Amino acid sequence: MAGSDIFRTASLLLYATLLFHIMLLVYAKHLSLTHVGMGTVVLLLVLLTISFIRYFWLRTVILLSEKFLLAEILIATCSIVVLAAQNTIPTLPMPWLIAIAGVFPLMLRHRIAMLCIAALALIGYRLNVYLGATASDWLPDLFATICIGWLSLLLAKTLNINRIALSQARTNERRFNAIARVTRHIFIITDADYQIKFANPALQEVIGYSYEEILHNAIKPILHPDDEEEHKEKLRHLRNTPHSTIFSRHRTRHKDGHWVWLETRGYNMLHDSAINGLVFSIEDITLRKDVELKLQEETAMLRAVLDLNPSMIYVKDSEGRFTISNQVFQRRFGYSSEDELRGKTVYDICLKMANENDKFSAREIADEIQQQDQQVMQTGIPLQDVEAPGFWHSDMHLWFHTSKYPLRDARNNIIGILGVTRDITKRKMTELQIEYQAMHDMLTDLPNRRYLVNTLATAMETSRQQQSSLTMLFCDLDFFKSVNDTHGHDFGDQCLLEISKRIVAVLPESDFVARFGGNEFVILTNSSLAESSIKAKAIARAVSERLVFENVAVKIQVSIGIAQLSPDHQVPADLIREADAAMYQAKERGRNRTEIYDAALQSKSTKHARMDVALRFALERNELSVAYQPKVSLVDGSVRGFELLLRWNSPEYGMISPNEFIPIAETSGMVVPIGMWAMEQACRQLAAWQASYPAMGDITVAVNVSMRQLLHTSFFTQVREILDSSGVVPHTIELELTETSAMANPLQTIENLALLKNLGLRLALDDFGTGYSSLAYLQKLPIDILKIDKTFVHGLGTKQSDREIIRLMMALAQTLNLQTVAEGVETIMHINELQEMGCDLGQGFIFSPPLSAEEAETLICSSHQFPLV
Ligand SMILES: Nc1nc2c(ncn2[C@@H]2O[C@H](COP(=O)(O)OP(=O)(O)OP(=O)(O)O)[C@@H](O)[C@H]2O)c(=O)[nH]1
Repeated sequence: MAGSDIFRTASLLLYATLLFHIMLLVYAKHLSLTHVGMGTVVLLLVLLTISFIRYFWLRTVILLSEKFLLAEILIATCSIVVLAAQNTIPTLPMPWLIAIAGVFPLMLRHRIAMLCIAALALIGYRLNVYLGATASDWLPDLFATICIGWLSLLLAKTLNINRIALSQARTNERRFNAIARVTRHIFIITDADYQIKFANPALQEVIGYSYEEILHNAIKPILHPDDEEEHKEKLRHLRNTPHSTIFSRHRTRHKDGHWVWLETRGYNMLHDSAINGLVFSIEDITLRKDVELKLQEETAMLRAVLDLNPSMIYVKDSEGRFTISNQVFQRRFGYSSEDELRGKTVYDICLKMANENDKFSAREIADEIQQQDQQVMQTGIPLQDVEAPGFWHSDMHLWFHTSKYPLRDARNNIIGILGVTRDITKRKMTELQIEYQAMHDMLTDLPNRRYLVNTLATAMETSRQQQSSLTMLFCDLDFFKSVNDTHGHDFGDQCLLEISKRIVAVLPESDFVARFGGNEFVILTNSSLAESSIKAKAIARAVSERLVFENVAVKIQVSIGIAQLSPDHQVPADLIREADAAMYQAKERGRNRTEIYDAALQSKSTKHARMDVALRFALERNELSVAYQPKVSLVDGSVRGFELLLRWNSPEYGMISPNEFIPIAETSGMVVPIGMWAMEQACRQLAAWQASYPAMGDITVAVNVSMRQLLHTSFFTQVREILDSSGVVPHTIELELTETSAMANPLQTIENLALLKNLGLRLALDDFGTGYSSLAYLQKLPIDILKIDKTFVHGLGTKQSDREIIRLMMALAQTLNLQTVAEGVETIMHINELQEMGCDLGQGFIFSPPLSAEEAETLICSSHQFPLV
């Protein structure tokens, strides 16, 4: 009971008994009260009413406020003092003052109560003295007042403490109940036999059974068979071990039948007298468990994805320590598990991988990798698609593709990096191979034209910066087509391969050799022009060495053009064009030689190019014509034959001599159809003459044949067809082949000439003396006629050496039993000298310039004889 409750009862009793006491006194002693005494009684009645109301209704509010209580104590004390002053009831006051001292301190604050007690004791003492009581009378009253008041104070204090404790306990209880009701955790207290003594409502929420159901129906929770044994063991341990705790995760069947995952914490509080039981806090973790399971599944799946991935995948924290890695990564660096690698740094790995043959030290490699990682972490920018070869000796031949991504936490702070590296060696090799193939020639493995152009662009720049010289040698094999035509393309390939090797072999490694096109090779060198000429000679020598494959021997020669980089050259094509022009010059000048580019050559080659185009249409536009230059017997001046000479009357360039246009036709290949046309003209004309003038005898017509024609696959067949269709006597047709071209590929020439010879044709070696005939080959050539070049004839009478040369030629011709024809006979002296040396025939302006067919026919029909003196 609280102090206020005691006070309410005590004050009611106080006033009631006080009034009852007054009424008894008045009734027993037949007293009558004065007006003041009556007023006092009324006042006491009011106080009684107030205490009555206070007792039943207004328990605390106004009536218990301290001011009111002080007023009330004052009124009550005054009433008693007034009543004591009534002559009729002087014995009244002291016990009631003591009662007041025992009632009001219950509700007053300590100090005020003490003051009131003191005041009441003093009032009592004064009243006793006033009423004439002796010290032995009032002293006990005084002590009683103080003692009762003091006890009341103590009682109030004790009651207050209890009240506070009680209220605290109630609050705690309410709080606990609130928590127990609100929480989703189950709280259970059981006795030592696991009988539930207390359970909060969460129990029903979680497992479907309420506390009451369990209690009344003696329901026991059903544990999952997989968890039962372990959980029960833990419970036993809890019960048998004072002060122990347990933690258990297990499944319990819900009232509905499904399993619920519970996480149980148990505390043994059997020793606690208030609780005397086992206390359990149980959490429903079904959802969490589901999430955990899902997470486990996902983690396992991710793990599988990581480990099955052929790339090396790893995660490093902000300090560069490996945290996650897949099996490919672990295997590569010799680790057997993720745990073994976890916490290691790239420095640890590099030290482990280090080998004495490595190009870089472990530290250098690790620094490099670390730097990359730092860059990604500091900038937050991923490093993507880096392709590089391996760092270590063991994997330098491998290529890797690496990407690194920054990893961020929930607050977007970078906390590490994710690295993905995959082996791209196969792809890279293919790419390199493709790149290599795009830049190299398949057959010879030399750099190709594209590679050359790229290299040339760089070399031009370097050469300009360093002011060093840059020279290009443009090599084109002579009459290579014939090699293909005769021996087949595969044979040609073997030749090209061998020649490419020879070229590379004679040049220093610093020179760049490329296969520019079919049978063209280009060399880039920093040599001067003079040095380049020496190199060209070496190349020509090496190329022209005999080539023997499968018992077939050929000799291939090369024409080389040289051009040097000059300030006029803007782009690679400029230098290439000039070297090419120089090479063409070499071709035109008889092949198997080297020419250095000069500016005049350029304009010539431009004209050459234009004429080349025009010449392609010359045949179909009938711009070509023929003339016949007589060959005269130096014995009797009779006409023994004609040399058919071509004329080109170009609407654009006017009359062009064969000396000018035949080399162009040679280069473009037009010489083949043009030559065949000339052959046809010769045969038909001669056949016509032979039919008209049977008496003309063996007068011949000679046609020039180029090497290109001779080597053409269908040449032989076409000649035979023309001979057949024209009906000409074959041995009256002579084919003239220049010495230079005959000797370009003598083995081949010998073979082809033999075939022609079999057709009955006569063969002549033209311009004899200008080339470098090998006597060994010369005697094997199936020729009938040797034509002495006009340069020697012109020297007759002026240059003794020319005379000697002709004499030697005559001797050679006699030895080989060949007819001799001197070209360019222009003076009587020439005739005399030639006659003296035994030359058979002469041809030149002293006899006749080239004639039209009609003019020639006149000579034939008149059996014309030219004067020889
Ligand atoms: N075997 C072989 N022949 C090739 C290859 N590339 C080009 N050729 C041949 O090389 C010949 C080149 O001929 P041209 O340069 O026009 O003429 P040429 O016969 O060499 O005569 P000139 O150059 O005028 O002295 C052609 O017959 C091509 O078919 C190749 O890779 N292999």
